[in-house]
Amino acid sequence: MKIYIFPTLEETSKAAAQMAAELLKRRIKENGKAVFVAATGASQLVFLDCLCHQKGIDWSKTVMFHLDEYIGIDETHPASFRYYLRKNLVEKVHPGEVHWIQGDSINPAGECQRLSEIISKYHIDVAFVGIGENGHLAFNDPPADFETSQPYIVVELDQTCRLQQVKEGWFKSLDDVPRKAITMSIKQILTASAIIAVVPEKRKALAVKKALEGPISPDCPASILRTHQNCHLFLDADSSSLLNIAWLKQQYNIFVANS
Ligand SMILES: N[C@@H]1[C@@H](O)[C@H](O)[C@@H](COP(=O)(O)O)O[C@@H]1O
Repeated sequence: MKIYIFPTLEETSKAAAQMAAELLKRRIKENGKAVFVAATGASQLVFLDCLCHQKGIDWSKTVMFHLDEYIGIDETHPASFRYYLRKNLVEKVHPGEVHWIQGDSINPAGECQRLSEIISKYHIDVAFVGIGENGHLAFNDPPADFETSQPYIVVELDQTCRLQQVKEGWFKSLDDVPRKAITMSIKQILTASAIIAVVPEKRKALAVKKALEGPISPDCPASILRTHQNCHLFLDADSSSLLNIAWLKQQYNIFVANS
């Protein structure tokens, strides 16, 4: 894992977007197309905006998969991840192919099966992910399933995660937040050739510390990123504020930008 620490959310997001653009362009040049996975959440907004402004990406040659989605709300609901990704990415750059998770399908298990069959025909070149305040990766809340080989799975959302969605303003009350979701599984995320994790903001500091300094465990799902050979974690001063940098420098390749 490589860790990059920039002073601000904007600088962190811009650096991550530049790396993302280079990866996509290189893959399109080598292979004629690039397959990527897109994440959502408040923490991804500036990154996605920077990504949309990167020059020279032939988006028509990209294939997008969707990381996670609530079960039971339709794509016009403002908290739906399809709504978010349409507004913040797809309507701006128009990827050549988009494979949405239909979270309002009447048969969520069947929807997982449908998507799992599609994604098994592709190799993910790069996955863009965030980390939740509870340490989740996509909607794999703790304790996450590190073992399943099914690419998309149905999961129960934990109370911390659901409360977080209310705090961020996506839903009015806890009762409005769905209890289940469809998520890309941990193993499937780890099949990506590269992972770019964008994790800015003070509210993520504890999850980041646990993910990097604690044990690799389903109790902190994002800790699994440390096992990936080509994972790039982008932090800002706030999200890295609790880290023991001197100790981490002995374990990882860390780049700290000057303010
Ligand atoms: N399930 C989504 C993830 O796909 C996202 O990467 C993460 C960070 O989101 P946020 O920035 O809103 O904390 O949690 C969200 O709830």
